[in-house]
Amino acid sequence: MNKGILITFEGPEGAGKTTVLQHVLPELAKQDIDIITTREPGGIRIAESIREIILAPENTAIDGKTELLLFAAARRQHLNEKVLPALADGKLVIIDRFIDSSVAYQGYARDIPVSDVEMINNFATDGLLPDLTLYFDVDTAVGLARVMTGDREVNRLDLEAQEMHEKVRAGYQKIAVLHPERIITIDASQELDQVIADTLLAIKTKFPESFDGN
Ligand SMILES: Nc1ncnc2c1ncn2[C@@H]1O[C@H](COP(=O)(O)OP(=O)(O)OP(=O)(O)O)[C@@H](O)[C@H]1O
Ligand SMILES: Cc1cn([C@H]2C[C@H](O)[C@@H](COP(=O)(O)O)O2)c(=O)[nH]c1=O
Repeated sequence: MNKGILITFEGPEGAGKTTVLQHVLPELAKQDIDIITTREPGGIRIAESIREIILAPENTAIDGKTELLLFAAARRQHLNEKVLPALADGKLVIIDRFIDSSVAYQGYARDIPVSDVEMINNFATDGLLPDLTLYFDVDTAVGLARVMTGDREVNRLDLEAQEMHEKVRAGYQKIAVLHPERIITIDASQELDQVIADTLLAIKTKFPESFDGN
């Protein structure tokens, strides 16, 4: 039985998820609540190893279904080893990417039927859904330009055609419309300070009992 809170950050390449997460963390930590942050694929040794295989630029032979299964395998192990124990301890867990990444990238962008992506993920997660998902929406050209000029390594998926990135964004926008009870869209094209402020407001508004408005 989960007592904690699960929040996921989602969005196309360069939307600012990782940067915003680093900035909101100290603010959230001012409250009397234990927080852990983690990422997918990765977050634990085994899943980080799977990440290396999936994202290595030379691994162009990986097909869409293999990619889907590798992300799902990393997800299950990460949940079992890290996320579920933290939730059981009553912690707030924030994951940089989760199931909606698979639906947007492997489903809408790679053209694997979304129902298949959902079925594989349901199997991998035993149906676990986030309490809140923040979708960071940004024009794909803006996001990719940020990635290319930033200091993080460029991976195999960054190098996909612009058309695929457009499908990813359109996919996320559909997912957000389909799940308004869970997903809040943040305009990630704004100045970073405004994106951070919107993110904090969304979290504090959704969980007023955990954040007393400070
Ligand atoms: N609102 C913003 N305005 C301008 N630059 C930004 C903004 N948000 C993030 N950046 C910059 O964009 C780059 C990419 O940000 P970040 O790595 O946080 O994105 P991301 O969503 O985690 O990307 P990915 O999922 O592709 O790894 C970084 O150099 C970061 O400083
Ligand atoms: C979880 C997950 C991720 N992806 C993609 C999205 C990105 O291109 C990379 C992860 O890189 P990041 O710098 O950590 O954002 O993997 C995916 O296609 N499907 C997934 O389920």
